[in-house]
Amino acid sequence: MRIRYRPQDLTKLPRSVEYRSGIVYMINQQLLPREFKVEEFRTVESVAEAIKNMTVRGAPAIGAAAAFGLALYAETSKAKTKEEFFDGFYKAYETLKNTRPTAVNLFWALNRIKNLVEEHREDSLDEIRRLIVQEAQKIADEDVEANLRMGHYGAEVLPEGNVLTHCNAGSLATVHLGTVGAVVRVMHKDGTLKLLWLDETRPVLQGARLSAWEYSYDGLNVKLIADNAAAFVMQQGLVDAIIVGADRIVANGDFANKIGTYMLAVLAREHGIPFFTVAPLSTIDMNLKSGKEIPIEERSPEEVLTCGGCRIAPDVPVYNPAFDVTPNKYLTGIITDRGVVWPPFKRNLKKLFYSL
Ligand SMILES: CSC[C@@H](O)[C@@H](O)C(=O)COP(=O)(O)O
Repeated sequence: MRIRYRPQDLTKLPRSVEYRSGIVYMINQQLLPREFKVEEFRTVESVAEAIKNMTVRGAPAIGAAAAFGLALYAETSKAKTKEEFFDGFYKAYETLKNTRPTAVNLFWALNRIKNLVEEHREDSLDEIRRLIVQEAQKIADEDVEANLRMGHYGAEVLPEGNVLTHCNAGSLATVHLGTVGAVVRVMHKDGTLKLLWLDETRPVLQGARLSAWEYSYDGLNVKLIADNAAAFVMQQGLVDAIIVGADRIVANGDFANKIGTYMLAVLAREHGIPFFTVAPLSTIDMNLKSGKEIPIEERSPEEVLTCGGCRIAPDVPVYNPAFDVTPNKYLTGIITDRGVVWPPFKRNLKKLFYSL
């Protein structure tokens, strides 16, 4: 695979999560598409709250936001002794960890910094602060690089034509470019993407609010559908491939992604449509053997009982899982930043990890 485009060739959007001198900057994804606003976060608690309430969302974006939360702690902590600093560091780590349970990128990013800090326990406090900030920036920069690579790998294997996606795995869901976002942007540049179908993705409407906004902003040819129109569109022969992001891919290739993904995978099989997921290695959790072990977040009933702030249902009991698990048998391939993994996934994911 040869990298043919730079990030600035593929999107006009800025990074969705950034950090400078004790301040985390994030695009407020709750306000889109009505308002585009970059907000400042100056405390660990406010970063954690932004992850919880989905001001920032998408697996790699929340990983980077959490890493920057630790950088913010490192640069603003008033601790005079190492002991005090470490106490505060572990508190910050726990606060950021207890936000959303499904996307493994969050834990991956936090543990990467925690492990580094523990390796450097004997260094000076100033050096430890510097290392934390540097590592958080590295996590963010590596995410952009990984997306660029996945974009090029994905464009090599997706067929020319109409592509359908679910939720938002675009630039907003990552530091920049997106996972799905990078693939469809490279295809758009190459002229192989004819039309991008977007599921609206109830109940939080990431497809309607965020994907429709960011892809049309970059000039891609998009068409929005209600979630329950997907089967009919496939039956009409209007979808050549489906590509979705992932919040956690486990050792056998089962993966968790936005609720509704599993439904699309089953439909893809029925209609003979190739079905891909795309994610960086930071989304792959080799510690879990099967998708049954993935913790699935349940969110507030309010998300289902309302739409755009309006009450749309009477006060009845609600079940609101934020993610579902797609069994590996429905997957055509897993596009990673190290290449495309084909079945059998258990063997080939293991090979990919051990070859690193
Ligand atoms: C590149 S983002 C991949 C996934 O995180 C994405 O598809 C998704 O399910 C996002 O869920 P969300 O609940 O909006 O954080």
